[in-house]
Amino acid sequence: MQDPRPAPSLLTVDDFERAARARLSKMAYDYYRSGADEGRTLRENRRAFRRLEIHHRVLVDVAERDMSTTVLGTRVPFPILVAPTAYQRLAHPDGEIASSRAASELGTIFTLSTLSTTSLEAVADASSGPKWFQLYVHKDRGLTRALVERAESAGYRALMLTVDTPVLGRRIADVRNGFALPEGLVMANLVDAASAAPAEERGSLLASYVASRHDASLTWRDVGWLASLTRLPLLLKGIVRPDDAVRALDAGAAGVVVSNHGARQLDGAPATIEVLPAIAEAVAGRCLVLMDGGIRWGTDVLKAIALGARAVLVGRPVLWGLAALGGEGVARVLAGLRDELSIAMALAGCPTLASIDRDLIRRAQAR
Ligand SMILES: Cc1cc2nc3c(=O)[nH]c(=O)nc-3n(C[C@H](O)[C@H](O)[C@H](O)COP(=O)(O)O)c2cc1C
Ligand SMILES: CCCCC(=O)C(=O)O
Repeated sequence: MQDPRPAPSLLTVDDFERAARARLSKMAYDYYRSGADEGRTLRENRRAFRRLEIHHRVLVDVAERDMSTTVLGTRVPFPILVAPTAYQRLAHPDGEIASSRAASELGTIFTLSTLSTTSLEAVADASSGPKWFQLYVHKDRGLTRALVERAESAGYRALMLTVDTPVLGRRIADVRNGFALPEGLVMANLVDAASAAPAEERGSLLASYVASRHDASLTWRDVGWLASLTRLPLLLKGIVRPDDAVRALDAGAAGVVVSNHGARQLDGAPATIEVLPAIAEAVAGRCLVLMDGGIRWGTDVLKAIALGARAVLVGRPVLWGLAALGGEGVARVLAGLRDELSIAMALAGCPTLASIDRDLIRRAQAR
């Protein structure tokens, strides 16, 4: 039995990472933690936040703070959403059920990965909060269409098409570890629930799965095809260029997620907080702008809001919470970031998200 009492040693996202590391197998921890190649972009996603200073305003009435916002018509109490991450039952036996329930409990949006280890229907049944579905387009367009239809009928409110993964980035530790799903875990959306997955599929490396099943020939034309399949709003995730963001808008997307996939795809891609301002400027309020990558503190959320994001998503922090304490850990990680944001807003002189303006943020002078 896990001790449900809050352990005061678990206060920050980094505390949860340490606790998660102690509980996870090396293979699982390496899979969650890794970036691609030498990890340059992985380091930059966090360093870039550290380079930004918050030039706070004083003597503003911040006795009441309102952190709520609306994303694609859904009201959320604070601007921190759950990013799609694959294979959550590798972190904890309760996996996606626990993390989606934690998000529901806090009133925020949970995004389920195509590569979840719990079926999208089971997650929809288990938690009542707002949910989005992340989509990978497979060569098998029938399968892709079926995923879209299933997500729609299970009540997911948006589709998040990931556009930065034509092939899998090379995560060196995963290659060395021969990363594979352990016996008993399956890609639950991709197997007929009634029959077991073919043995070679269950045991395959993620990289070979992507190479054989994902459609690396996907182009902007296919975005139109996808939009025609569904009445759900479409978000394109993995955008780091203003021109691509404008193209997404022209292709009918309701929004973009400024993301480098948590630095797991192209090493050398820019830190997302660096490219966010130009993207927000290019779309100029014509579509939703979200961002993810390297958010570990409430002050990081404030910086992202100041530089043009409506809300942010967090990937690894949720996995660390899940691995450390199951659903309780996810709730504590999300609530911790929310509470840090509330303090940061008070100290910066910002009673509402709308008052978090770009002028608050300056790049630290190089020393
Ligand atoms: C272990 C892991 C698995 C992921 N799986 C997916 C996925 O299935 N689909 C997807 O679009 N993004 C996936 N991502 C990327 C996240 O959605 C998100 O972009 C990234 O984690 C944000 O960076 P952060 O971890 O620094 O918060 C994954 C990230 C991690 C760390
Ligand atoms: C096709 C990749 C699935 C998982 C993933 O996105 C990741 O490990 O980063």
